[in-house]
Amino acid sequence: MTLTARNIGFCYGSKPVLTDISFALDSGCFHALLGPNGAGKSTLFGLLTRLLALQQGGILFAGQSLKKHPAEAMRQIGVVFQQNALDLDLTVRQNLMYHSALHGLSRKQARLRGDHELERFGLLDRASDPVRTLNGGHRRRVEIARALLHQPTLLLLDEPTAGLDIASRKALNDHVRQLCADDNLTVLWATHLIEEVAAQDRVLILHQGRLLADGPVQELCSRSGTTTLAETFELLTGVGS
Ligand SMILES: Nc1ncnc2c1ncn2[C@@H]1O[C@H](COP(=O)(O)OP(=O)(O)OP(=O)(O)O)[C@@H](O)[C@H]1O
Repeated sequence: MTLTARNIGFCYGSKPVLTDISFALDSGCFHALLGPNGAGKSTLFGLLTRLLALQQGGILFAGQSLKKHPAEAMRQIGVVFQQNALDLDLTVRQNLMYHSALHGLSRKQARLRGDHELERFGLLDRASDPVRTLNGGHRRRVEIARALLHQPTLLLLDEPTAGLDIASRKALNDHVRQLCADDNLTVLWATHLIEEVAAQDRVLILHQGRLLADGPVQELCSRSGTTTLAETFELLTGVGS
């Protein structure tokens, strides 16, 4: 087990946005956090990454409180936020080198780690190109490569396919699944798109700040007497997929 959330609650001012959220991620598994716009996915990511201060409940990483041991936990976590956060005027490699430096890697290590990740993403030949010249799908790949430089065991991705076309969305989703399998990486992938969830995934359904279901796709379908995740989702949330 890697990350455990216990009874998380969060309000913006007086507006409750997350209520009593509890779940545990399984090591080496791909988890889809599925919820419509405004469900609270980004807020939950903000809490898991300590961008937002926890108001209620607790978050444990490898059994230790994220609040009490933030540095140890953050060393194990890689994050890809919803908004693109690369410097468009720097080259792909410069972006990676800068991020590696923030993690305390030497220049040599940074170059090796960066090139290794770029190779896995099929982007080594673009290393010297400014990020601005890359298409949206390739920019997202660079962001994921960057999130993996310090070799985290948990990768959090907040709607990483936002703004991409269907083919690029599928390629990115397939790629992260491959990483998950190759590196025994634990993945939490937030999305509002049911087609990004695969039959073998564990899915957490978030709606209006509440976790309505959590489990393997098959299990959720049989629990709700449906045959597809889309039907289960609609039944639970009242929102058509
Ligand atoms: N800084 C903020 N101040 C006040 N309300 C906010 C703030 N950020 C988000 N909200 C509200 O909190 C709720 C949850 O938003 P959040 O962005 O976490 O959801 P989401 O599932 O990530 O949605 P999306 O897919 O649209 O990003 C929404 O009603 C949103 O309007």
